[in-house]
Amino acid sequence: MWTIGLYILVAVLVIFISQYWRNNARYSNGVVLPPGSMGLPFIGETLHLIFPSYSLDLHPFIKKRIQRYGPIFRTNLAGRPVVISVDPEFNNYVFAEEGRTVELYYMDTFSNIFKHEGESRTNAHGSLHKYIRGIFLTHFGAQSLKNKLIPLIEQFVDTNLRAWSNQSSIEVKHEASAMVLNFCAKQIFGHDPEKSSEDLSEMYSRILDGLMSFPLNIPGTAYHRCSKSHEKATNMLRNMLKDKVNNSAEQKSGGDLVDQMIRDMDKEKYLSEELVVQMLYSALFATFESVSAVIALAFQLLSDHPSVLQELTAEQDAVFRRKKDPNSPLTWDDYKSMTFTLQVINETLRLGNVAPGLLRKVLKDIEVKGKGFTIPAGWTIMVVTSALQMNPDTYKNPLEFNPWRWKEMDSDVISKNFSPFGGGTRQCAGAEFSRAFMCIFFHVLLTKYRWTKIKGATISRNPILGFGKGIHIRFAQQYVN
Ligand code: HEM
Repeated sequence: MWTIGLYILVAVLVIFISQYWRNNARYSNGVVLPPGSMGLPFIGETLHLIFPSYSLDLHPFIKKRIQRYGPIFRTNLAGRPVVISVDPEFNNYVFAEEGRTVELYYMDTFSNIFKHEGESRTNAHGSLHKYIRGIFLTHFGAQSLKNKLIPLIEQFVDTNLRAWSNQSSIEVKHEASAMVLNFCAKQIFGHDPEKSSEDLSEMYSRILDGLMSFPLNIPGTAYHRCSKSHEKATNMLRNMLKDKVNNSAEQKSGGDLVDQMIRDMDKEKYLSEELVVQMLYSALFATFESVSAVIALAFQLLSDHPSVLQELTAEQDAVFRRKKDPNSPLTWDDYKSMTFTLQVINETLRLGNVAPGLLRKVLKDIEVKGKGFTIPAGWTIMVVTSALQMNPDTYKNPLEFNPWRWKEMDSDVISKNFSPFGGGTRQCAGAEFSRAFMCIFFHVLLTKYRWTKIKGATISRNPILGFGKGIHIRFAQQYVN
């Protein structure tokens, strides 16, 4: 009996090993591949990457492989051949190649949720990308901040902080996500959470949970809930767009981002209603997770570093005292004078590394200069810019939270070694807005409220930054005589 068992075991092993070799041969297609391992059949090395690490450092999956294979290595994630690069020169090359040999891509789980195929694909390069980028910069860029957004952000943050201070404590990451999403949704399509029957923030929260789960679409799974919320959110956006299209005939200028898109639909033929819906859906996602993660991490770091909090508070008090009228709104010049606050934000962005890998799909074989290997068409490249942000040659004691380090740093060194908002033509269109939002948030918080940490978070990376059971903070209004 045991010999039959042994035969079965050997047969399974032979199938397993031959499949493994076939996999690697299939991947290479006659070219020399970057060094690395494709891991196990089907799952590749996925489990190593999503295994949480409890440090702000670069994920051990990437760190170990850099030591073993160098700055560009191959792997298999979720059944897809992937090349991971921490090589700054090659990363810049990849950014510059957008639309030629590579294009924006988010793994299969993401691609099903963010439309990356067909006519309403949102990752297209060329005039559509230019248009989407332009309209975002018009509504969220420096000029818009100067002309109207700064006092609106100040008021919105104050309203949220007042509501938070009416509760015994709040989980800051969750509430900050809703705050930023609701503010941006208001600018994008006039969303009013008080009047809406749908909780946009809850929908995006479920979508995010599902994206980080196994893509098994059966009732009860996180992925199923994510798909349902995706459907709900896109339906809500479709209905909103239909209402606006029906009511916007007489509006010739002004309004929100969607009003402008509706006016542009006549001259920009690629702007179908479905594309606008998919674009809005992805844009809201960009606003949901990013700023809130940095704000949440800042609370954790500030509560552990009282000297930083002290200098930050002093700077915000000085900004407040410089105002001629204490009730006058903040201005662009006030925001630009918050030097130390911006250093705290840079340091939190550096350590938080909230976009740990930017993905591109290879459209044509790429021969990597001076390395003797080729990345075949169809593969995915994961550009990891954050390795530079942990380089001890540039950032002494890189794991230390030290905002003062930015005082002495040369702008040229910063531009080459700090890119939390990505690079090239796809660099974040919300970067200035995000910095301004966070500065204004800390201004309102530190000049009008007090806060106490009730319970800190267990910070993790999988490789996305995680906050375990959250950061629980009690807020209270300051009463000034
Ligand atoms: C701390 C906050 C944020 C971080 C760290 C961040 C990071 C990034 C990164 C790394 C990219 C490039 C993605 C790639 O190359 O694959 C990106 C793109 C983008 N982000 Fe952000 N983002 C933040 C906040 C925001 C906000 C608040 C908005 C909207 C108001 C926004 C809008 C966009 C848009 C529209 C793009 C696409 C740009 C293009 O394709 O030309 N981001 N962001």
